[in-house]
Amino acid sequence: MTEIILMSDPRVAAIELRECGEPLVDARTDGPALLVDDRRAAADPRFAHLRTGVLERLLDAASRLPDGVRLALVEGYRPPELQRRYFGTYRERLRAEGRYGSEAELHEATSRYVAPPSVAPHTSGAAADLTLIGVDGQELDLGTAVNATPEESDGACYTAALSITPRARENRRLLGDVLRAAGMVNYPTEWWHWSYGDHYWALATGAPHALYGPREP
Ligand SMILES: C[C@@H](N)C(=O)N[C@H](C)C(=O)O
Ligand SMILES: [Zn+2]
Repeated sequence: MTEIILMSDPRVAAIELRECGEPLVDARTDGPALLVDDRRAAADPRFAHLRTGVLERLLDAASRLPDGVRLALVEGYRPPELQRRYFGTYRERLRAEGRYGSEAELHEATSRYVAPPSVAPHTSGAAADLTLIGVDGQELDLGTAVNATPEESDGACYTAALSITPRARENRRLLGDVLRAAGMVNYPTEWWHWSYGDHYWALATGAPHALYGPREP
C-alpha cells in the first residue's frame, strides 16, 4: 500500500508558493456550465468559485465521462475564516471524544478530514469536492456520502477503501480516472476531494512550487 501523506505533513507546508494571480471564477456562470450541487450554498455564497485553471480541468474531466454520467461540483472556494472554523470545530470534536493523546496526534488526526488553514487548498480556489450524477439525476453510489468523516464511515471515505461495494469501487475508479487524466490530484483520505495548483498538488506531482495561495473574499 502506498504511503498516505496527510495535509499536516511538514513536506506539504515546505512547498514554496508562487502565486500566479489567476482569477477566481464562478463555475455556475463563467464558461461552459459545470453541474453544481448547491448543498454547500448556505455555508458561503462563493462555494462554486474556482481558479480558472481548476475549472478548465474539471470541464476536461467531465468531457471524459461516459454518456449519462455527469460530474458535479459540491464545494470549491472556501474563505480562510470558514476553513479555520471547520478545522477548530472538528479538532475539538475529536478532542472531546478523547481519541487522541497529544496535541500533535490531534492535529494530525484532524488533518485527515480538514486541512490545516496554512495549507488549505479550498481557501485558494484550488480544490473541488466532487461527485458523479447518473441519468436519473441521482448521485451514483460512491461508497459514502460526500464529506463523511473517517470516524463515522469507519474509514470508508478513504479513496482506496476496500470496505465498500464493488459498484462503489467502480464508480470511484471512474471518477479518479477522468480527474487524474485532466491533471487533478486526490487527497487519499477523501474520495471526493481533488485539487490542482495547491501545495498538496505540487508535492504529489513534483511540481517546483504551488501556483495558488489563499484568497480573502
Ligand atoms: C472538510 C472537508 N470537506 C474538506 O474540505 N477537507 C479537506 C481536506 C480540506 O479541508 O481541504
Ligand atoms: Zn475538499
